[in-house]
Order: sequence, then structure tokens, then C-alpha cells
Amino acid sequence: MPVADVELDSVDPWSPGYVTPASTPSPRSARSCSPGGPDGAPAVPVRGDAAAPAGAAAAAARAHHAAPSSRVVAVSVREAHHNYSQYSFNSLLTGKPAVTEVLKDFNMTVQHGNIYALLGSSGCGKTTVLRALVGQHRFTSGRVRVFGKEPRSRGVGVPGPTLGYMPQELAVPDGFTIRETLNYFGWLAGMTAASIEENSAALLRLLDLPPRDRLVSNLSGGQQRRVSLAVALLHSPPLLILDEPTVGVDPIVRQSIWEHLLGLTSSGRATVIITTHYIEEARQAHVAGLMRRGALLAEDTPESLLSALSCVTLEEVLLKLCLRQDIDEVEVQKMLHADGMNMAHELEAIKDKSLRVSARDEEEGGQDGDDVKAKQHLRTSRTSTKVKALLWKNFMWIWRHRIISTTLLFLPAFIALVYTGGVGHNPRDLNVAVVNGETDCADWKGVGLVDCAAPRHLSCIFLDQMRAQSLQPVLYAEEAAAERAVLRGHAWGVVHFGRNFSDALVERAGITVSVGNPAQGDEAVEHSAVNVRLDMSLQTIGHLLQMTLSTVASQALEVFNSQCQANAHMIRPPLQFMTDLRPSDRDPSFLDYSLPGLILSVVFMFGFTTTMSALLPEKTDKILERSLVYGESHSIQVHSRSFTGVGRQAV
Ligand SMILES: Nc1ncnc2c1ncn2[C@@H]1O[C@H](COP(=O)(O)OP(=O)(O)OP(=O)(O)O)[C@@H](O)[C@H]1O
Repeated sequence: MPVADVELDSVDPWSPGYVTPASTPSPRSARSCSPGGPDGAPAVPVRGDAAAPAGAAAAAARAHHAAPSSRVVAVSVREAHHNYSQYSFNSLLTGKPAVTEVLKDFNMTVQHGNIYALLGSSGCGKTTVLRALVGQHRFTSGRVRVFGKEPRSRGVGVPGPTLGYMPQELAVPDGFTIRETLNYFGWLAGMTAASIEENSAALLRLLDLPPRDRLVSNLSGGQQRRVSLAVALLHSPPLLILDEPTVGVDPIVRQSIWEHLLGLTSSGRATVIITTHYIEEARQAHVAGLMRRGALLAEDTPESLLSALSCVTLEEVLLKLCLRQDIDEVEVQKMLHADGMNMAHELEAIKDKSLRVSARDEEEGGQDGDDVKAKQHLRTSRTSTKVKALLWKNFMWIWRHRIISTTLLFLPAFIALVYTGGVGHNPRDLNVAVVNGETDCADWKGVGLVDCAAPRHLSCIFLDQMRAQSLQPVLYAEEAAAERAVLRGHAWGVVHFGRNFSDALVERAGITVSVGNPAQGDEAVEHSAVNVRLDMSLQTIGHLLQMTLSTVASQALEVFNSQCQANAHMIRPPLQFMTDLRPSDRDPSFLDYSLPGLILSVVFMFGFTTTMSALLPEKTDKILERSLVYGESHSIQVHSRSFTGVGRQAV
């Protein structure tokens, strides 16, 4: 679609020299809502009165900021129904979720360049409507159109930078300063650093915010709300959806916010949908939609509503409409006749008018939908700025939590250090139950005194080597007792030497044939075997013991071999390990098994916990949802207008 680039307005409502229209006296345009005070303030004090501008001033401000005459529909909702389903323990048993019906046949029409105030009591479904408009969820049934298209459809930019969204929650990243918050959302919306800087400065003045380097978490509740509003206004989106932006804001700033919104809408640069609990401030809106129990009761200009129902305040209007919804028609008629008013008739008139206007506007919207877009100064948001925003946000998160992050970074190394220094050494002095059928080694005098011609105590060489390898041989008279010791956890294994161990070993090695019948080779092999039974319930210890006992056996044979120049190699397994091609600089140890596992588990656990601790607040504080509303785009086209014209260049 060809895009027409239109000239920017010459007046900059944020520029220092800008004179707010409220300062310009203007006649009040409301028809019959008789003001109670000399300044036009309502006679009946209502909630938000203190903050709301006097009725006359409000109408005057809006009259000054007259909405554009275009009747193009920017946002429409038709026949919307919405249910929330929730699974509780009971519903799990019954298999059916608890269903809450929130919206019932809800209709709404917002014209381009209008401020639409959606009013209603707490819990009536306002936020549910707004969340559907920004594309955070879909209605159970019904139609939603934003600039002629369904949210999330291609090219509409909703969610995306077409939208400025201020949710009810603060929804700004934890630990950020005002500057960082604005930078983050500005980049997500595809703005340049220069335009972020320029618009931020203007917004800080407008919203009376403290210096930009203050942490948002250290601001007062009202200041935090204003930062959130600044985020929504920052990229000058063509559609602003603001969920209670004036909560906790003092009357003066509240008024300047309204004037700013009126300034934006009067020039056709923005359409605003706003919810507020201060109902009276909605008199400044172009259209008020009054809602109750999920349905729209009426939708018209505040003046029309006030005059049609002969009310002084919008609160009264809402009250009367609520009564009408509650009380039986006949009762209403009676009550109205008693009052001398035919309210039912007036209400029907309002409703008819609303529906007629909606139908006509929607038709016109269909024709002119493209025109709206053509009037926008468009730009395309680049993925690179979003990536930059996300990387930067994560970096800032790490930086703000640098003590924790540094600890997490070095913790695996620290744990490995402690483990290798204090815990992870090879286990020493492991008890091994030895049953020696050959000798108790009481008369063993050492390897130097071995009778090489007829060695009798070769098993003692094995025991010596066990001690050399930091094992603790404990002698048992019987195999059964040794096994019991292992089962009771007093030893890690049983090593059994046969009665003729030395003779059989010598025979097996082929050194001498002095043992009885030389033909009985099988017997020699059997008697020269050292039987080992291990406790493998702790595998790392069991494997270590296996390795150590192999070393003991080969070293004992080595000793015997060198002492007696015997050919003990004969009884070794045929597998021969030559010099290693890439030799290890040390013997394998218990650490080699256990440390990699430990480091991997620590890294995994800390990676997991850090990610969760970063993600959970994003989810619970609605930062993720807000980021998605800004960052999500399908070839986004954004109304982009710098207020001084400096930031007009394409981003
Ligand atoms: N996720 C949800 N699951 C179940 N019920 C929900 C959920 N969100 C909202 N509701 C219910 O839907 C109803 C309307 O909620 P909603 O937030 O839209 O009201 P609201 O008019 O914005 O109220 P308020 O002015 O207090 O913010 C409420 O009864 C609320 O408890």
C-alpha cells in the first residue's frame, strides 16, 4: 500500500513554549447539566472531584481541543462475550473448570482522534476489554477491529509500536532507572536514541517526574504510575490504551495529562481509550462509555449523557443507568413519572442514537480505514533495535544484581575449589576384610627375606602393597565373618587368599613344578586366584577399590618378580599397555569421576535458578506482557511523529 507522508503539525504540545489550552477561556458547551458552583463545579461532591477540573473548565478544554470532524472508526467491538475459566481442586475432580462470565454482548465504538473514557465499577470488565484490544487475549466470541483489522493480524501493528499501552500494573523492569526504562521501551518500539532523548525530556516535564537517574523502585507510587504513563506516550503511538493512568496522580499533573491527551487527539495524531475510577474527570473525554456487569449501558458525549438524564455528574448518570439495569421496567416508569421525568424515553433515545452512530461510523470506517493509515507518518520497526533492547535489559538486570550475578558466576569454581581441597580426595584407609588361608603373616619379615626357591608368604606381599595403596587390610579367620563385616558396613570388600596361594602362584608362573602333580594346571590356576567380593552399593568407591586392587596385584607381582628374578609376567593378562601416546600427568583419582558431575550439576542448578528468578518477576509483574505488546510486530507500521520534528527521519 502506498504510504502518504503528511506534514507534521506546527504546534508542539510538549515544547517549552507551548501554552496549554486550559489557560484559554472558552465558553462551556454542555447543554443542561447545571453547575452548582459559581465556577461551574458540580453541586454534589463526587469521588474525584478534587482532582477533576471544574465542569466548565473541562468542557472548555475539550472545546478548545475539538476532536477532528472525521467519523472514521479507529476501534470497534461488536457483540463481545468473554468467559474466564479457572481450574480449582474441585473442578479437577469434576473435570469442568469454574467459568466466570465477564462480558455479555459488549459493544463499543471509538472514533479516530477521540478520547474514549470507559467507565464502570470495579470488576465490571474494563481491563478485560482493554486486554483484548491490545491483543493479549481474544474474546470468547465477538468481533474486535483496530484500524479496520483484527489485533495481531498482519500490518496493523497491534500488539506492536502502533500501540501505547499502560496496564494497571506498573510493568517496568525491576531495578531500572527512569532513563533505562524509557530507553528499553523506546528501543522495543523501534525509536532512535535521539528521539527517545527528545521525547523523554518533554515527558519528564509534562509529568513532573524526578531526574532520570532515579531508580523507579525508589519513586513514590504516583511517580511510578507516571513513569508507566511516560512509557506509553514515549513513541507517540496513534493508539493509546491507558488503564487508570491518573491513579495516585495529584490534581495538577492529572489535569496536565488530560490536556496533553486532548492536544494529541485534537490534531488527529492519536486516539485514546482510557479507564478511570475518577469518573468526573471523564467529562473531558469526547465520548464516555458506561459499563456495568460486562455490558455497555450507554455511549455518548458526556454532555449528551448529562443532559439526557438531567444529571449534574457522570456518577449520577452511571447510578441512574445502573438502576435502570437493576429495576424492573414498570418500577422505573413509576419512579420516573413520580419524578416528572420520562427517563426511560430518554434512555432509549440515547441507546438508539449510540447504535445508529456506531452503525454509521463503522460503515464509514470501512471506507476510510485506509485513509487513516495514509494520514499516518509511517515507519518500520527494525528487529535489531528490539534485540538491542532485550540484550540491554538483560545486561542491566545482571549489572543491577551484580553481587548476586558475580557470586553465581564464580560459585561453581568456588564449590569445585572447596570440593577438591576438602572433600574430593581419594578416600583413604578403606577397610578391606582379608581372609588369608595361607598365613596370618605373623612371621613375615619383609620382602627382602623371601625364600625365592620356595616362597611361602606371597600373600603377605599383597597385604604390604594394599597398605602402600592406603587400604586397610583387616584379617578375618573365616569368609562368612568377613562377608558379615562388609554387609554391616565395616569393610568395603572381601579379599580371599587360598591355602596354597604361594605354591599355586609359583607353579602358575612356571617358575617351578614343585607343587605335586604338574599336570594339575587347572588346580594351580584356581588356587592362585585371589577372590574378591566388593560392596558396589556406592559405585564410585567400588570402582576405585577395583582399580586399586588391580594396582596392588600388579605391584605385588612386580616386587616378587624383581626380588626373585622370576617370570611373574607369565601370569599377567595378555593385554599389555605400552607407553601412553599422550600420557596423563598424574594417576586417575576419585576427583576425576566426581568433579565434572558436581560442576555440571552446580552450573545447571544455578543457570536454572537465575533464569527462573529473572523470568518469574517479569511474568508476575506483567513486564513480559507489556514488552510483548511493544515488541511484537508483523511488519509493523507505526505512526511516528516527533514533537519538534527533529526525530522525523526514518528509524
Ligand atoms: N485471569 C482471570 N481469571 C479469572 N477471572 C478473571 C481474570 N481476570 C479477571 N477476572 C475477573 O473478571 C472480572 C472483570 O475483571 P476486570 O479486571 O476486567 O475488571 P475491571 O473492570 O478492570 O476492574 P478494576 O476497575 O477493579 O480494574 C472480575 O470479576 C475479575 O475477578
